[in-house]
Amino acid sequence: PFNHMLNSYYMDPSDPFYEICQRVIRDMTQYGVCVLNNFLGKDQGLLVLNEVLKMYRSGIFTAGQLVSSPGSTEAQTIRSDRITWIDGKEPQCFHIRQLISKVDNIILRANKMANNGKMGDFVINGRTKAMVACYPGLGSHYVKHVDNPNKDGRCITAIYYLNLDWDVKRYGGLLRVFPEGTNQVADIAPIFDRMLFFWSDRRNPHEVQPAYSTRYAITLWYFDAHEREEALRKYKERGQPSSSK
Ligand SMILES: Cn1c(O)c(C(=O)NCC(=O)O)c(=O)c2ccccc21
Ligand SMILES: [Mn+2]
Repeated sequence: PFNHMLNSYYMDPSDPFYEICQRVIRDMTQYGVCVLNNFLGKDQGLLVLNEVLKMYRSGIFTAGQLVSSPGSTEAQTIRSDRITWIDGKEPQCFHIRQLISKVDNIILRANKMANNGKMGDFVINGRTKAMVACYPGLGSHYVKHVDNPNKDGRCITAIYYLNLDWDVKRYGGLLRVFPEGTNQVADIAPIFDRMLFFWSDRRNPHEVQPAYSTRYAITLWYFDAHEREEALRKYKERGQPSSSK
């Protein structure tokens, strides 16, 4: 036990993030999924939401793929998710940048606090830009998938939801996670100021069920140092585009 203490990064329990990091480590280790509610608090959450709404109105989001289910008519073709990538340094993204740095702090400290400075055997040393996504409603959804099925380096998916008064019974838009090795599913409502973490690999296939109101989220993917280095090495060898930014 003593050398275990030596290895693990001792964080001062009075540190504001101490409780949250303990919670993240425990849930990620036990379930591979972690939900934190009231992550920023209402005021800060609203400031982030307003920045996203302004961005959305400015038209910088992609048009979103046209998704038509087989045999559907033109009218049934719906627009799927619309996204834009930001690094948070853009003007008008001050509060989004503060959100990102809070998530960075928690992930990096939790990683250090976990035994031997590893959380789930990953050493986290970087992340993608932030992907801001909007499902325009009208049944827009995202089919069941794994974020990182082939070791592109991404180990943790972090999603921040921005949807005030979201009622799954009326608006759908549920995130359903199908954790590997169990028939249990995890249904996560995309409610305002909710932060979600889950392992990005094959342990967590998930889908976004059809949404009937506009559904906003901000996603960050954190890299494992070794897996990312390997992925980039292979990418250089084969000259194939490595996924995600
Ligand atoms: C828009 N959108 C996504 O919403 C999810 C995803 O899994 N979202 C889960 C959620 O919003 O609850 C994705 O994983 C995703 C991956 C690439 C491009 C866009 C993407
Ligand atoms: Mn996903």
